[in-house]
Amino acid sequence: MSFVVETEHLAAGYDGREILRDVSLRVTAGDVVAVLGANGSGKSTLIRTILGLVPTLRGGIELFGTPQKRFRQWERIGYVPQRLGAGSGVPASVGEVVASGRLARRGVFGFPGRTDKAAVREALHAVGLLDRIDDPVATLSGGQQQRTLIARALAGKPDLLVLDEPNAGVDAASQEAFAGALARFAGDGGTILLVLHELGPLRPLIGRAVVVHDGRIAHEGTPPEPAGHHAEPDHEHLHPHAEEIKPAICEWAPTEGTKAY
Ligand SMILES: Nc1ncnc2c1ncn2[C@@H]1O[C@H](COP(=O)(O)OP(=O)(O)OP(=O)(O)O)[C@@H](O)[C@H]1O
Repeated sequence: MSFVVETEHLAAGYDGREILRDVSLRVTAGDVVAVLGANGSGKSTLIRTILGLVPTLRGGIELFGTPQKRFRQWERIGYVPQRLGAGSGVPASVGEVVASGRLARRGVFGFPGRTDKAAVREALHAVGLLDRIDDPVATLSGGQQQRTLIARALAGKPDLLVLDEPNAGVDAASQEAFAGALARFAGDGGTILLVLHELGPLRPLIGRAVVVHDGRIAHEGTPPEPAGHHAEPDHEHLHPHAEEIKPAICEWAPTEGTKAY
């Protein structure tokens, strides 16, 4: 069986400084996987290494069953990095930014056709920004700009969406709109790998969470319960055998600094 993403004993870092030490992760088609962990634990490094943006020191990565070094179907992957950088100074309209997500599909020398335009409108509709299609990106709020980037990734009709903290600093309305767009993408069979600080409105969508700690996956399983659940004084009595059954799968106590709650 091939996976959408598979890493085997992956190690990666910057300038000889190892950040990821030993990460083995498998993402199956249709999975929605959240990467959690403390600040600086290496969450972004993990997804950026998977995408070939950070060099691998050891171990292997496969994308859609092909070793990453030989993988060429990048149009199958939509990537939303952590920040647009509102002050980029690029006077592009919302529609233009989203249309740039079609480049890999139509080829750099191809001109946008009806399919491209339809894909752009569909993606903007999905994130609730179709009415802003002609507005300069700079006039949008941070949350709306983030939604524009998500529309850009969706417009490319990817099979896999990779998102780095898409909700960071994003207003509640944008978070809800974004959760709806992701739910539709997942409902259509799309695969999602995303870094999150808080599960928030995305919680019902997340099928599996992996917690990165000290360059390794410390915990993996269904998403942790919302805040308060583990804090209940009689929690141990409610689940007396949870630790013995599957310590790292069903439940875990949050590690210090884990901001999944
Ligand atoms: N381009 C880079 N060059 C050098 N070091 C980097 C680079 N990017 C990240 N690092 C370092 O790698 C470590 C892990 O960073 P990373 O961004 O992967 O963590 P993270 O878990 O995503 O953190 P956060 O939650 O703060 O976004 C940090 O110590 C960071 O300073």
